[in-house]
Amino acid sequence: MDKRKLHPRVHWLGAIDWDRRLFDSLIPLPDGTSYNAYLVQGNHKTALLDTVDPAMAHILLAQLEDVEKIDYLVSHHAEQDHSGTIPLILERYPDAKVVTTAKAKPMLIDLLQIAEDRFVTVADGESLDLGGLSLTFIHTPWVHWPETMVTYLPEAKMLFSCDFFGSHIAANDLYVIDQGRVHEAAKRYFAEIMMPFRTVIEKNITKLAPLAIETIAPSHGQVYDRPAWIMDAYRDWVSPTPHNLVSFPFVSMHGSTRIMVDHLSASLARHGVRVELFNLAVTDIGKLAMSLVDAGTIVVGTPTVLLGAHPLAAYAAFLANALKPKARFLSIVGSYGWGGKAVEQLAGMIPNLKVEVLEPLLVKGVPRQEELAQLDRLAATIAEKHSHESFRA
Ligand SMILES: Cc1cc2nc3c(=O)[nH]c(=O)nc-3n(C[C@H](O)[C@H](O)[C@H](O)COP(=O)(O)O)c2cc1C
Repeated sequence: MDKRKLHPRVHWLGAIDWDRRLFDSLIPLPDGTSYNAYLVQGNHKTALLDTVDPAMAHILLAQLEDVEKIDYLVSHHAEQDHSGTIPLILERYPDAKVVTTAKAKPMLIDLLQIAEDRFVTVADGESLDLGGLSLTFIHTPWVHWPETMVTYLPEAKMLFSCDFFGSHIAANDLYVIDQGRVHEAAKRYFAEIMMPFRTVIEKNITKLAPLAIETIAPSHGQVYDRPAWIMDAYRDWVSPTPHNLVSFPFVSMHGSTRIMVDHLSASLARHGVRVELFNLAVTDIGKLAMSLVDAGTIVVGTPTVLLGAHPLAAYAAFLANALKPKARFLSIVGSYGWGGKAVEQLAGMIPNLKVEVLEPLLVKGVPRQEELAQLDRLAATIAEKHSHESFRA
């Protein structure tokens, strides 16, 4: 892929990774991803904003073949998918300086062994004059690590947001064409990367509010030339108000827990509560994470296995605890054969969740009529709880 023009003096550079299916050895990428870098050429100085994953360094180096001079290499985020090619760029441009936050500098030294004298650190709000164009650096901690910042180019009303507003999509279209598709990919990205830091991200969104932004150029996925909708989506995702939705991860080995899951979800639907089911034996864990962005209640369905929860249910609980979703209520349902501590074990795994635990229900073997009626009462309780709160529809 060649360089692509975003503005007379700004180009997209980078690599499109159509084949990648897993990120951080954890996150499914159904649509691949891209690593975006940007070249900003002022009258006197040239800046390269971020690099690419080192596996694709050759693509960026080829795109830079006709660029004689880079003065500044702006590093928004020390993670290697953006920073990993910095050493090769510094080698090619021996006078280039790495421009980054004081927090990122030691991280880049640790991760990439860059010499200390190659750095210029920038304070929050500081600007660099490139001649006719200027870069203003805005510190945005925890989007996605503690050292992260974004860059604003006022002359083009352009925000280079790095992971902020990013999405894992491989596409030839430079700009967002299919808003629905990008909404889904950006939500998946938010769920897995940003959700645990949603309160600080809300503050960072507020921090960006005074800027006139006509274009958002992130480091993954497509460029937003009409960015209002993605900023609105982020405001919804970070807001503390959940939706009238139950997120229901479950596992069942022989079908008893599954009967309970189907009965409870049908009952919830009759009460007007939306339910999303995730069979943990086959689900894309990213879909579960996306559901947790909105859910007012989480219900976990698990059989008892070796005296505890099924390992897949334990994994879902561990993940939910790490992602810190905004859900207000939680319950556990499932089947057992003779005894165990599945409920106590799962309940002990979610100290980060600020939830009221609604009466769990474990049944011996296949659920009977009376136990199905108990699930109906649980559905009624959830519906009532959701109607009392200021939940979104
Ligand atoms: C590998 C395995 C381990 C089990 N360990 C326990 C146990 O420790 N305690 C218990 O009460 N039941 C145990 N059971 C029985 C199941 O919990 C029981 O059959 C339950 O009804 C299965 O629910 P399901 O049909 O949703 O898979 C075990 C079953 C299997 C297959």
